[in-house]
Amino acid sequence: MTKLQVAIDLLKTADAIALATKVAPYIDIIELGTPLIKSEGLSVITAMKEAFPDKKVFADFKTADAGALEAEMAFQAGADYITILGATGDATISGAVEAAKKYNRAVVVDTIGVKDRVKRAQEVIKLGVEFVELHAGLDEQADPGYSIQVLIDEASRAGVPVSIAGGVNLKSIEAVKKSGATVAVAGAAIYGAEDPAAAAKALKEALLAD
Ligand SMILES: O=C(CO)[C@H](O)[C@H](O)COP(=O)(O)O
Repeated sequence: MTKLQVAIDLLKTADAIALATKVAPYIDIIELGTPLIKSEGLSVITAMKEAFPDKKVFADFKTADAGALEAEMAFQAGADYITILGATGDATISGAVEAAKKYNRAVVVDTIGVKDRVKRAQEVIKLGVEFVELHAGLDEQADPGYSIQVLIDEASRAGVPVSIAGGVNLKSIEAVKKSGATVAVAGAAIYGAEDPAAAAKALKEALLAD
């Protein structure tokens, strides 16, 4: 079953926890967005894990160097997952994977900015990462003509565990599920909704439907 991950691209810990409180019943993974971590520091990770010990907390570091060190920082703060950029070298990813083994946590590779996302996903999965995020970031999504269908097609042919991030919403969730993605990541479709709990519930129900 495809899991649901909420990407919290807010800037304050209190706002992030308030949102997570509303949507937690429908969510498997709580992602702390890169701007949130830059704004609040590692303390937001600790606060979220303490508030939701039964949820997986995903620290979207988008690390480009010093993978082992940054992974240790994230895991010590309470993160279950850290993202490392797929565009970086294998040594950075492997360093983070070694740290993940030590803490019994996991590494996700984010393919933002990678030209051939499927090829890189197939390469980095061999390094021991848990899954690979097929990701069109907020700037790429703003390009005229952007369609999440590109990511959905890539997920269908990747042959390795992937998540899809970049415009997941109620319109696309069915196709995301059918692509075989391990995780569907929804940010604006939840935190930007008038009723985030209803939005998360609808996405979860779509993933659970036959
Ligand atoms: O990591 C991110 C940006 O770098 C976003 O959280 C991710 O792209 C989800 O975005 P959306 O709001 O389109 O669901």
